[in-house]
Amino acid sequence: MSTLAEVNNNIDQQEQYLRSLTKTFTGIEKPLKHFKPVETLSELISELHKVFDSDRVNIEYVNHLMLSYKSNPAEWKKFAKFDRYRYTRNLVDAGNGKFNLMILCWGEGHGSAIHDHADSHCFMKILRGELQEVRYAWPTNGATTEQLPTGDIGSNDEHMTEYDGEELQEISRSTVETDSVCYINDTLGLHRVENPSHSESAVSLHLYCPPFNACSIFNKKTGKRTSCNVTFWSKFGEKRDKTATTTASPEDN
Ligand SMILES: N[C@@H](CS(=O)O)C(=O)O
Ligand SMILES: [Fe+2]
Repeated sequence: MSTLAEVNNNIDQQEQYLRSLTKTFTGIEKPLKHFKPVETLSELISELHKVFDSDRVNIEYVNHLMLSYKSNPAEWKKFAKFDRYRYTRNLVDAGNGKFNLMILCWGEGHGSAIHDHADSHCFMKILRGELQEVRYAWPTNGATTEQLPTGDIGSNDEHMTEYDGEELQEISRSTVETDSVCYINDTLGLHRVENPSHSESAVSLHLYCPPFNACSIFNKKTGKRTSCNVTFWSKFGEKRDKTATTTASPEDN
């Protein structure tokens, strides 16, 4: 049996190692040939748990696992809960505190604000439909940070006061199709994601490691940075109990 101090020390070591990998890892495009593909969502989850049991996580293998899973709606539909107004974040697995696996549901035209990923790895796999990802370079000037009154990554327009900075530079724009995986971390830039369709919804599976519950959003015109909490619309297939929370979030509006 490990002591609590040993467990915490292991988490710290893994976290440090994972964060160091965000400086160099850029993602892989295809599953790795010498590794088995995963057949089901449960297999993906149990394989992820095995990988994250080690201090030295093989991040390429994590990418392989996300790529090799073939979307099967019967396996994920219980987590896919939509809201009329904004995209939702639905927790699938909390990864023993080492990663978060979640399903995001995007109604027609729903999108995120321009944001970073809190020094974590972000893998986004499309399970249904397609999403557009627009990437931006970090603002060149030191932007100020303030806490948003409501935790909300869905939109930032109403919170922006005057700020004298430069417009964010777009560095790429791509459409991510069903079963493809898009990878980003803070070294690679900022992004915003949108379901461009006016008739179809979209669903994506996101893996974040280490997990985070706050990130920053950025104003496109000025580069102004604002910190923002991120919350879950549902956890483990159950809609969050609204009476049990005091934190404001996208769905409260
Ligand atoms: N990173 C965003 C989703 S996306 O727009 O990449 C989130 O976790 O809510
Ligand atoms: Fe993102």
